[in-house]
Amino acid sequence: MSDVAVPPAPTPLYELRRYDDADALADAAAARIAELLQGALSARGRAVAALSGGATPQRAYAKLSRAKIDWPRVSVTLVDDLWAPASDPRSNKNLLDLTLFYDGGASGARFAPLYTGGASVEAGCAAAEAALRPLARPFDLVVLGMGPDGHVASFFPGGDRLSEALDPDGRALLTPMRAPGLPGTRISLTLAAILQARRILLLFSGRTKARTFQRALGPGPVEDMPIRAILRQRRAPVEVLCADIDGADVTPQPIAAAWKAVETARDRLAGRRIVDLFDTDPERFERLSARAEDMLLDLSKTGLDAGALEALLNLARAAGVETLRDAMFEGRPINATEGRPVLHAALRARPGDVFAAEGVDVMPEVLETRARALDFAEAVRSGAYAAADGGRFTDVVNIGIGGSDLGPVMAVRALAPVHDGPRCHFISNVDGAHAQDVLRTLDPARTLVLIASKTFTTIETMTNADTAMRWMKAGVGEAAGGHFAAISTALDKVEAFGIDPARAFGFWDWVGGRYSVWSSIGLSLMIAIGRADFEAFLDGGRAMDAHFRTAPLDKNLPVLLAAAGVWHRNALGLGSRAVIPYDQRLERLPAYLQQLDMESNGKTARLRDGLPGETGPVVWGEPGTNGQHAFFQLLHQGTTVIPVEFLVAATGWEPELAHHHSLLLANCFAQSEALMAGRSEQEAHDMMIAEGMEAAEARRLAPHRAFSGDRPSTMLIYRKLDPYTLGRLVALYEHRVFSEGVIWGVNAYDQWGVELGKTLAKALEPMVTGEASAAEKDGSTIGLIGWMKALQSG
Ligand SMILES: O=P(O)(O)OC[C@H]1O[C@](O)(CO)[C@@H](O)[C@@H]1O
Repeated sequence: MSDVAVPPAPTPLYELRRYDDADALADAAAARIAELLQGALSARGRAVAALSGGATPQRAYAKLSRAKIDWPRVSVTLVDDLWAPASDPRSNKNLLDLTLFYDGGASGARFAPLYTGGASVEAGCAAAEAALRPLARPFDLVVLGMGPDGHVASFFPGGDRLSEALDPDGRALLTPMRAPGLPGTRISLTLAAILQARRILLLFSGRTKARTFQRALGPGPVEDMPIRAILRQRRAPVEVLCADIDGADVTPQPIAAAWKAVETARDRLAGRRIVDLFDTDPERFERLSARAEDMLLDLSKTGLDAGALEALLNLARAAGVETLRDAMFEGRPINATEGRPVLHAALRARPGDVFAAEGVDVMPEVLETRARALDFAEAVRSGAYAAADGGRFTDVVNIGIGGSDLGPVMAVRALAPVHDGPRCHFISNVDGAHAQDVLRTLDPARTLVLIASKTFTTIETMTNADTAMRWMKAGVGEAAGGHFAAISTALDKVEAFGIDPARAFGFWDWVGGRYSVWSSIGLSLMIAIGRADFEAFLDGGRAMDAHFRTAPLDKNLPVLLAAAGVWHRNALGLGSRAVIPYDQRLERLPAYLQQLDMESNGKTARLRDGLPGETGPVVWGEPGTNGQHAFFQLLHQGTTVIPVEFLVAATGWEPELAHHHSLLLANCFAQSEALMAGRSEQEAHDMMIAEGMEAAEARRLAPHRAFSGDRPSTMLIYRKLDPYTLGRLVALYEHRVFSEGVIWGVNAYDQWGVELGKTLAKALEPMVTGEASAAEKDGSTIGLIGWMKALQSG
């Protein structure tokens, strides 16, 4: 395998350098600052540095002041300052005057003050910002110290403008800041301004600060320890220079340490019932739910609390979810066992979006192929592309399996309300019953057959394709070829099969089969719902991509769903998850997700550092309310706890049947409540007594009618299952599977586990037909083939 196929390791969030004592640290920091300034001067002819106050940095500035740098081309400002003139001994400008600028030091450097005078800090802030703005594009260097409470700049825990100041995407460069116990008012660069830096140096020394730093590496809100905002970001590279840390472990947090914090949270929460967590935190629902547009994901009916969730998000960070996510969207070969990029997101992109596979722009081909497929779909829908006899196609049969079947099947069914094209049918199984049962209901003269196969070698699909071709030839004779179209990455094989290249639609090896519904593989869906609705479906996927790429992890739906998944699988050791859409039209979603999830993450071999232990769980499900009358018994009272993922739309498509929908919603909410709340034996007993039952009989039956409760579930609720929402849903699950795969360290994009069975089936076929001997096989296989033959001949 080429070097390029190696996926990026989770990059450490910062570089760390330790020094023996504060003096050595000051020497090293002064040298590094000088080096960075010099580099900026050589590259751009000017240099801009923002410097913090504090005991550790000030020793470095004293040494820096004599550095041989072309100081007149250097601009210096402060990261933060007291809102007071430089004559105030507590001001940071005063500190620079006594160190960097002392006795003509840094001679000729330009200084941009934060304190500009003025009637109020608010007014002065605006003036300082106007002066600073031309300099801060970006800072070449920001030097930070750290307080024993974990503050940096003037981001003091409890500060009055802390959340604005810590908004990484805020527009302001400066903010006033007041905090309880803090003398005076301060003015500070915002986090957004600091993160514009080309480089951040963080300096600290001493055991107390080392402990602070260690705590900051652990889980917990940024607001409690604002240094976390620097340590958890990946926008600006950070170098940490520290001394006198007395053996404290301040190395970047590895997965093991992050996992320890999850275990600690699990142990802390052991024995706490989910239902009781609502009593201790009245804002639990707000804290443990997140939204993307109208789509809301609620995790509050799981056993997580905010601390446990934060620990899981730290685990995701430590495992590199953000780095690998970015690498995926950048088209780097993260599918390292096959040496391929993973770019299904490009399939739902719009003109102007940028996607490149290892540097090669894929968008022209994606858009061109999409346009051809949609034009063909529209032509079939309108009758412009007609059957051999000139009539319209009334039926379309998609022949494919796995990803070449499940996506279209699921989506065509889900979008029935906007299905206004020809009827769609699907043949996947090599079992002749499938082809027979579908084809026997159809008129070949009115039927268009789509052969969908990424490889165009899959035995099931090629066998069914041959059968369909024979059926078609018997029906329409030599015109049969015109009733076929194909979708594949192997267009040469399509042509060899006899399908006109004009009706062959390609896709690319950077799309996994189970991620391909957005491509030409969705041709049956395009024909069913037409261009506008298919594009809305793509737009939904694209919107979820944007959300996944930009939302902070604690608001990021795919990452939150992954966090719940890892909690249940690894922290609680639960081996399966049920996906229960309260949406009849999502009846094929569980089957679709089985492939998406289990073919992606059902793996033992690791690609990179990941959480050891269990990986992908068993995924299964059926729509509610039907499931309630089948397997919910076990969900409520079985000895195995199975986390449930509910999905439901707030409104249905049938206004005249709104009362059905109210019942559907009520049942969905009721099931999640019942799983959580349960019913104690005492309650069951009292209920039966109230119904007039004898006391002895009530006691006997109480254990049978009790529900343990405390069974976790998540809920995804959205306005309506339209094409846009279906697109969001599918992309949400794709990115959830990706995030879990990264945490486990598996490659979610290969599927070697399906190969062995395929190879053996090829070898077994002649043994089954009697053309080859099975004598070399294992005893069971020999016995089974023997009995099969006996049955066939008897
Ligand atoms: O589209 P193809 O190449 O026919 O493959 C069908 C399916 O077979 C698999 O390769 C393995 O079962 C799936 O990943 C894929 O979706």
